[in-house]
Amino acid sequence: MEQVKNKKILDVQDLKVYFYTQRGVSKAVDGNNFRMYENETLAIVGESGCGKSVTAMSILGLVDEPGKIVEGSKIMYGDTNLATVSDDEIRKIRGNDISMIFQEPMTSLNPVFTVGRQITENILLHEDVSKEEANERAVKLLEMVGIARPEKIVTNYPHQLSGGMRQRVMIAMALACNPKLLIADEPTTALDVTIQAQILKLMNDLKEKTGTSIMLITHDLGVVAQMADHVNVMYAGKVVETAPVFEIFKNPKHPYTKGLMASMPSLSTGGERLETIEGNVPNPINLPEGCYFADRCPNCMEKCKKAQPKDVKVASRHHVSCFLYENEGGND
Ligand SMILES: Nc1ncnc2c1ncn2[C@@H]1O[C@H](COP(=O)(O)OP(=O)(O)OP(=O)(O)O)[C@@H](O)[C@H]1O
Repeated sequence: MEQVKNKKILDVQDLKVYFYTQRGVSKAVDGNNFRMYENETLAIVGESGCGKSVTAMSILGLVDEPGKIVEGSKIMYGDTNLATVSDDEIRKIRGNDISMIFQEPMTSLNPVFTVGRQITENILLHEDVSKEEANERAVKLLEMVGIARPEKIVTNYPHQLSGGMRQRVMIAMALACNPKLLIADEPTTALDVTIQAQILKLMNDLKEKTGTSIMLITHDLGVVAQMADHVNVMYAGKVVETAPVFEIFKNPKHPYTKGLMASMPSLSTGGERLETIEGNVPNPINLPEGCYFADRCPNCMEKCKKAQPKDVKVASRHHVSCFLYENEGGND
């Protein structure tokens, strides 16, 4: 089935983010390529330490010392390369065009200001509207994210709210300026299952209503199945497979993707023993010469240990970097 393409909103080309540590150069993200489209949710999956969060932080201009976006990296948002814009410019884009929700709401909520003040300040920072109008918008936003008695809640401080309410407030804040792109890094991991379902539904509804693109970073393939249109599988700083969500589940290609599928608890049926991928993600300071997955791969061949596989197109919008497929498809 051919997916209808929406308008492209982000085009990431050869993104490299390195951390220059005392122990050496840690290649946290090392040559990422992907695109995002309007009204689509892109899930980024992969084991811990594969560079998912660093990818997100680089889009928001939040990579701090000793980290650096390496020269030549492109994060094209329209005609703007977010990898090279000034701090002033990225500040205008962040919270306005592109905003982020984190796993832990207290990372982005300020404990000493009321919820209302935090939302209105974000609006006033980016838009030329009166305080009254910003206040009205704050109440409406809280209502939109499913908070009852929003007029009361705007006067509350974050600590007076439950975890689920704080998460909703953070989403309201992130949506205050109608972002074109919402980045959600494990947004529901810390919440109980019922609240998690509500928050995910909320994000889905908002995408349908406003056309916002969502980048969803998650460990949970159940969440991926429910939310994503497209999936990037990351391994050791690279996207090793990218495909529409139904392709990833029905027709995974990369041995790593297959391994993830077999090891994710949310896909298992009660009590069955899960397979795990033996071994560990390689140290990003000391990456091997060949395919980074070679020493854990059940299909490893001689050449996998000597060279890096190239990206191969195996179907529409389905690409994989693995020597098993080097004679298939094209590489556009
Ligand atoms: N400040 C830092 N200094 C040095 N290395 C860092 C720093 N921040 C991240 N890294 C390294 O970058 C790599 C990628 O980390 P990242 O947080 O993006 O992984 P992740 O896939 O999001 O993992 P998780 O699922 O656990 O959040 C890791 O090897 C990590 O050690």
